[in-house]
Amino acid sequence: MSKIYTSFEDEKLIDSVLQKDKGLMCSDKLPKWTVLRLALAQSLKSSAEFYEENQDQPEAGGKEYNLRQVTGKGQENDFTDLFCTLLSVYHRENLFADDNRFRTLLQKHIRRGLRDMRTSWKDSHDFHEYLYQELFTDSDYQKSIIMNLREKIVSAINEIGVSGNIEDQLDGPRITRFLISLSDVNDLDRLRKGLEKLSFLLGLQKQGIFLQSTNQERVAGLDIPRSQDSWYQINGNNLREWVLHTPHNMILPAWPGVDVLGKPFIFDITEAPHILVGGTTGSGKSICLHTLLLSLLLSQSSDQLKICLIDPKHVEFTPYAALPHHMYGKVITSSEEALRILTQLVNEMEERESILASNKVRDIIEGEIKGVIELPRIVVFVEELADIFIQSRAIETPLARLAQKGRAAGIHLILSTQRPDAETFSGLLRSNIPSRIALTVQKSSESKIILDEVGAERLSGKGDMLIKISGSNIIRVHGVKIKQNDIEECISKFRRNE
Ligand SMILES: Nc1ncnc2c1ncn2[C@@H]1O[C@H](COP(=O)(O)OP(=O)(O)OP(=O)(O)O)[C@@H](O)[C@H]1O
Repeated sequence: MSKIYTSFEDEKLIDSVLQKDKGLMCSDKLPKWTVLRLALAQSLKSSAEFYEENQDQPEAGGKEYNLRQVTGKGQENDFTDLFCTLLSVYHRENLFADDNRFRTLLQKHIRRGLRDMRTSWKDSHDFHEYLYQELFTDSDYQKSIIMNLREKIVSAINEIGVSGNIEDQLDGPRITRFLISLSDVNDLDRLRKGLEKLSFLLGLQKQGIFLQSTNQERVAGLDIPRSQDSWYQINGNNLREWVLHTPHNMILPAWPGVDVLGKPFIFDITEAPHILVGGTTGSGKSICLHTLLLSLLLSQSSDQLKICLIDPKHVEFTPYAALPHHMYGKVITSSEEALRILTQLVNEMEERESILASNKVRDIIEGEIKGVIELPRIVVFVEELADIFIQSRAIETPLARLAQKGRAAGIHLILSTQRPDAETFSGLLRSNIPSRIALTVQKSSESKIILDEVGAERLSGKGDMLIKISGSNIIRVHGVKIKQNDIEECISKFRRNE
């Protein structure tokens, strides 16, 4: 009989989605295949490339579903023809003529959708909101929404005592920048002071309006967040495209996303040279780390780049386990191992320092220019610093040493935390980690801890971030939404090249 197979991990996800108090939050238990249908919708919406990997057999801990349950064949709500039509269109094949091919593709889409859900949704996050974002954003309501917004803005700025006209508007992926010409120079101050009131008048809740200076006389820019159904998402395809155009002078290029007007933003991690990524739970820290990591993996060979992935959550970095880039062969998940490998890294740094000294060069870059040193760069990613510190405070010592002196030796740290407080981001680390990425935080005091400035409390969540790279101005970036497929595609390239 025709079957659809799931894995153990898929089944865990399905159970989470069907919980009463989380996921779909249905009072009556829905059949499990409801989630398979949602997974099909999720996969059909995905813009990632479709891989025809073989998952066509039972798996330990997984489950078998009858095809009839999933399609509803012969029942009151029979979706067989609908599913067959959708898949025929998606694959440009006539699947009505080949039952077996239809079942195989249905199976693959369902597994792909389940995998996407498993990696992008956590049961601490609102499932309805997650699905809404996945399935219904990017639709083309933008124009009508913006027309309404223009009228509202004019009346709102009048209410705060500013008499300005909207000169023009520039649409970005999530915000629209309204260019307001001000006749009275004091209106600029009124606007700045009135931003919170403007947000309130426009019903933006916690999301804030950002005031931007422009290069036009007497014109100020108001960056106003649009509702989520008008966002367009920046995805893995965008990242892959940008990487192809990386400027040659970049050593460790990172492409976290686009600026508010949609222009890709790039920085060189060697110039950072260490970064703290902070934000509340669900703000997009993990996806931001994946984006930074994929930016590097897509542009660096395993001879040029070594990575240390420290992941006390045991989930985020697991997919990278098979990469050839690991400095110590694997993803580190325990605090004991983390302490050991960070101490080893301090030794590596000191060995590199002696090599630099014996070659009479200041740092690895000068050594490369002079052609006397050829060493891979090492980038250390720590997922949830606060958790690691709870398990072992001793880890702070090697981290601080690496932060103090790692740059010259080509060692860089990228640390993330959802608890941006003075205890986690202490004085010594703080003063030696000059670059910061703040995703949405709860309070302005947290924004100050990460960025030394307020503002991150007014971001719109989901990968919206303020980035301060050592010595540069803060820039607002909307992050790339990396999905499991993007990670797998990147890793499979290394497998193919091995
Ligand atoms: N760049 C982005 N574009 C659109 N949505 C995003 C983006 N980044 C994150 N999201 C959404 O936000 C959700 C949470 O992201 P993520 O898991 O990275 O947050 P987090 O800060 O690591 O959360 P936690 O601290 O709970 O692990 C994602 O599942 C996704 O739906």
